[in-house]
Amino acid sequence: MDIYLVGGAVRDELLGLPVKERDWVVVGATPQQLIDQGFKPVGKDFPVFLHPDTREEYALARTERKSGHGYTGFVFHAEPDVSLEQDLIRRDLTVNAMARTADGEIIDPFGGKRDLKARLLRHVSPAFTEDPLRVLRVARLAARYRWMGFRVAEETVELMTRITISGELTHLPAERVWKETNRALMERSPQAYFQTLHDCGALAELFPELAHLDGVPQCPDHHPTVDVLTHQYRCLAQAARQQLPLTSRYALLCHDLGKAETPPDGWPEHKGHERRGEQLAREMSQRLRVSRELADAAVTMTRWQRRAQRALKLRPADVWEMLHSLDVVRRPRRLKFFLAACEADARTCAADPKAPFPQGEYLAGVAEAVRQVDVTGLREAGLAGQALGLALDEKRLKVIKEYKKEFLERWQP
Ligand SMILES: Nc1ccn([C@@H]2O[C@H](COP(=O)(O)OP(=O)(O)OP(=O)(O)O)[C@@H](O)[C@H]2O)c(=O)n1
Repeated sequence: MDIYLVGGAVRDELLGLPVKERDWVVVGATPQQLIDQGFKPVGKDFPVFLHPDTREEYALARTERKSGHGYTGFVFHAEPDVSLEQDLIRRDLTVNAMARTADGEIIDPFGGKRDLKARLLRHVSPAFTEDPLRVLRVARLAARYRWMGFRVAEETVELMTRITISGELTHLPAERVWKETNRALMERSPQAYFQTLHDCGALAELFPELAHLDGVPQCPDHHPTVDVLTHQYRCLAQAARQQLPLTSRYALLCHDLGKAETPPDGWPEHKGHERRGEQLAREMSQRLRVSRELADAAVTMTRWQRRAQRALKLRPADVWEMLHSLDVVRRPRRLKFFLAACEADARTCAADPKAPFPQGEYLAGVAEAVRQVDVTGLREAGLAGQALGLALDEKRLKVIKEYKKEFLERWQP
């Protein structure tokens, strides 16, 4: 039997990038031979085995053909007579269809090295269409490698468009869509994922809420990018520059969805888009089956973003209404992720993306001050229930007022 390193590990080695995961392909072996050598079979659907020591994945060389809709509709042929080339030709991209022998020889039958040099993500063969998830994979890789100058080859965009038109994307299970999207959001250029999907029409299939933002104008005073979808892309790019966590990036992805439903006579102000957006954010989160934390962050961001941006001009009662709704006394993390997303949004709109964002420091400071308000004294004074709640709120408002005064004195624009 012959064993080769394949896929992303070869690609990243050749790009001089760190390799996180190694996949191997085994040619000329039967499953029993691998089991006899101590390999552990994993998964029902794929002829894949785990190495007894390294736990890395070893797959028998295979050909596959489609037998139904979506990701699970495959039939495999993984006999010892399947050659390395037959295995490589059914892979997604030329840059992923190279193999390396133990002594370092690169086997590259489909021009992977040439495409790495040309910075092109290009499909290997028409077999690309066998797995519609590849549309999302290509978009995710575009998000990962955009900074190096990679783009999707025109003929691959055409093929991805055909897959989209065929309706195959609608059969992808939500978990698969979210897994790719989750990873893409954490890449260096998350916006490139959505742009690539948009280029082949897949954005409208998978994320109609976002696609509907295309061409929707917004206030040029606050948004140098007048179109909401472009603003969306820039927010994601800014979130990546600030290395924000997934929760903040997802919140940003959803924060302006309501603007798609503004009737044209309400352009470009989009009054009340927050309310309309909450429902859309909820629907999108439900469809993608994201975690509760993410779904909650999306709604929070949609509802309170505008108020947070105006934080320094707000009355203490309005600040407290927002912070109370965010449950800041018990959930400091939630506020942190929310403020990080608000900061990225503000920087995206600002003429100077490095301009300070005092609203964030102010709201975080208010939350901390409010957390310090002591409830024991009030309890000892015999207060309970609603009366205790009212007295606490009164104390908190006083603390916010004092904090605001002190903050404004300290903060010099
Ligand atoms: N739908 C898929 C999934 C995977 N592959 C092939 O299997 C390899 C390994 O897949 P995976 O580990 O999922 O991705 P990587 O390319 O290694 O990328 P990443 O660094 O994101 O893991 C890919 O390089 C590609 O050759 C494919 O052709 N089609």
